Amino acid sequence: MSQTDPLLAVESLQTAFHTDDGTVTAVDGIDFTVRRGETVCLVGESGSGKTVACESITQLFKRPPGEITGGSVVFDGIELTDCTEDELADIRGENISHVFQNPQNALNPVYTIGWQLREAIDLHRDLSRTAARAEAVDLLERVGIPDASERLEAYPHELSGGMKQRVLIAMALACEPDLLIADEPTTALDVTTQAQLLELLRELQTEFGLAMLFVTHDLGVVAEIADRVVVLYAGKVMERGTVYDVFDTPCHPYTRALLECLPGRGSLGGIPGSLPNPTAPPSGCRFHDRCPYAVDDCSTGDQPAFESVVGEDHAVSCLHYQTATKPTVLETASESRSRAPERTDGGDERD
Ligand SMILES: Nc1ncnc2c1ncn2[C@@H]1O[C@H](COP(=O)(O)OP(=O)(O)OP(=O)(O)O)[C@@H](O)[C@H]1O
Ligand code: NI
Repeated sequence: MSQTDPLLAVESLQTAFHTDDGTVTAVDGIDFTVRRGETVCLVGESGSGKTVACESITQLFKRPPGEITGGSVVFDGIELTDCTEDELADIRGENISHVFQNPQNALNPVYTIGWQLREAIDLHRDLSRTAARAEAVDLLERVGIPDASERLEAYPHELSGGMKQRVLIAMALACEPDLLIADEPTTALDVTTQAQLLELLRELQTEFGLAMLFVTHDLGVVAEIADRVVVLYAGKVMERGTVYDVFDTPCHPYTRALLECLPGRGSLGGIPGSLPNPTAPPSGCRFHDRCPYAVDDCSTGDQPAFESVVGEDHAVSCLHYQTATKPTVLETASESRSRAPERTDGGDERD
């Protein structure tokens, strides 16, 4: 393992859920890498496989019904798909931390913040009670919690959503991970708290040299924090590249449609049509029936092979990406969107 190897290399990863309605291959042969110290964002509409991709790294999903059915996940030279549950648990406790969308459910309501933080610290370090308490205070201060030592005695319900998420970030950092996997960590919070937490994550990343795999619906957030972007659709990668390349020269019509939804909305939504049935995905390009540019070839065979585009690691899976980058695609997409009924997302919990 050399320093230039990626910290995390995901190759041809396939994860399926066996349900009463059939097998859902939620992630269907995806490739991406995360290098040391960088932030990679997974983006795509709801149901595209972002969470399952994240959960597949250390196999956090329930098994069964979930199962990795193919591919490899190499973290720091270790093949995680070959690890036992105990080995994976160790990796989660020591090298790879997770932060989830909803801080309400992630803290135990019956224990104090201090107790839960000390548990997280005890998992990986052999410290005296006093030293663990000092470490807990230090972590809370680092994540910007005022009056940290008093806060140790607080119960989760006494904290706002934003403060809870800070506590969870502190717990995630307790093991000094190399990789932080954050699945929509700010989505449930109000805009101001969201901005503060993103700033915090960026600072911590520099301070701790953390690599981050970050999931979000919000391309505004991506523009702020990503080094590289992976665009997922119906369990497949459609495009990947640096944030500059993907935003400045998006090549896949799906990426372009996502970007079209950006102004003033702060979240995705509004692409006409919906994701295909996950138990019976279409052949060819999975976006073909929603793509204003699709031709017959797009609906047959396998997913189009990835083509390199000018720009570091910029690649796209589209038969017609060159022609598709003409502005007519955007015009067509926005015209048809203006005819589509308004999508109501709703349900976002506020801080
Ligand atoms: N436990 C499960 N059992 C069956 N299907 C599942 C399970 N978990 C996820 N899926 C399916 O896998 C697909 C991808 O889901 P996933 O949660 O990864 O999407 P997502 O991109 O994270 O969406 P969102 O933005 O809404 O969080 C969906 O079709 C979903 O229904
Ligand atoms: Ni998700």
